[in-house]
Amino acid sequence: MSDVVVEVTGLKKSFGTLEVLKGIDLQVNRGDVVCIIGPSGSGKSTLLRCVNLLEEPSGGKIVVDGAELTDPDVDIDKARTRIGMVFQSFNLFAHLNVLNNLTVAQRKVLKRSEKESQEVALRNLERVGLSDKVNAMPAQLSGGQQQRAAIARALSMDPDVMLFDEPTSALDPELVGDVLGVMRQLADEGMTMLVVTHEMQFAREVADRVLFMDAGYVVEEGPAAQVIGDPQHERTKSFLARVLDPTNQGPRD
Ligand SMILES: Nc1ncnc2c1ncn2[C@@H]1O[C@H](COP(=O)(O)OP(=O)(O)OP(=O)(O)O)[C@@H](O)[C@H]1O
Repeated sequence: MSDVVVEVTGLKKSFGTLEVLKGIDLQVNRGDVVCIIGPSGSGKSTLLRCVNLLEEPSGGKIVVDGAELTDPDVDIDKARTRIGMVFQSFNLFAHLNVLNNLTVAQRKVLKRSEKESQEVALRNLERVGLSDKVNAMPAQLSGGQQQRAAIARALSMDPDVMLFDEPTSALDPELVGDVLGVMRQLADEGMTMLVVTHEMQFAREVADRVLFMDAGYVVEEGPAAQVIGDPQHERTKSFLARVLDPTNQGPRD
């Protein structure tokens, strides 16, 4: 039986009267990359934010690495250390250099010593190709370097799963490739990843499974070759027709 890292069942989320997630089921197995695609406003970010409990679900169940996050008795802070998250932008603490960005949570949350947290940070900066930026301030880095540092920071907490919310959507086009390259490398290393993305080529090449979301539902899911290459649902087809051009570099939805 495969080892399930993230299991979401019947997840609902409303903001006031706006029902954003209408009953989402989702499973991510250890070592798998699951990509979520779909139109703007379909609830993709809200889903990730619920999985990380940055938003409180209105209903349903979320289990990460065996801990039921939606159980009021569970130690949420502890459970959340198992989840790394990289957002669209504004990931780094602006007042801390790169090294301290990577060590602060290790020391505070994981209670690692300064020496150990620095060793872990340096290892992860090397992993994302930023060994020469240890002492830089975030403002001195390009957007792509900042995102790679944010990935290294999340990795430094030894997460069981990494959540990515459109990590390249705020970047200049020439910086996108470096960040996607790091994500491909993590996938090759066997990292479990749940990725909201508009990068269809990345999803097609890297994802083990793709979910197409629309209006708060998972409309279609399956292997990338099926959902992106041969979609069955009309809504998936019309979304893909809008975002894909013949070279797979269509406009962002
Ligand atoms: N904190 C909030 N309060 C009220 N409404 C919200 C909040 N967060 C999200 N929403 C609404 O929920 C809906 C889904 O938003 P969400 O960001 O999850 O969509 P998305 O699929 O990630 O879109 P995009 O691709 O543009 O990022 C939108 O209508 C949005 O305005």
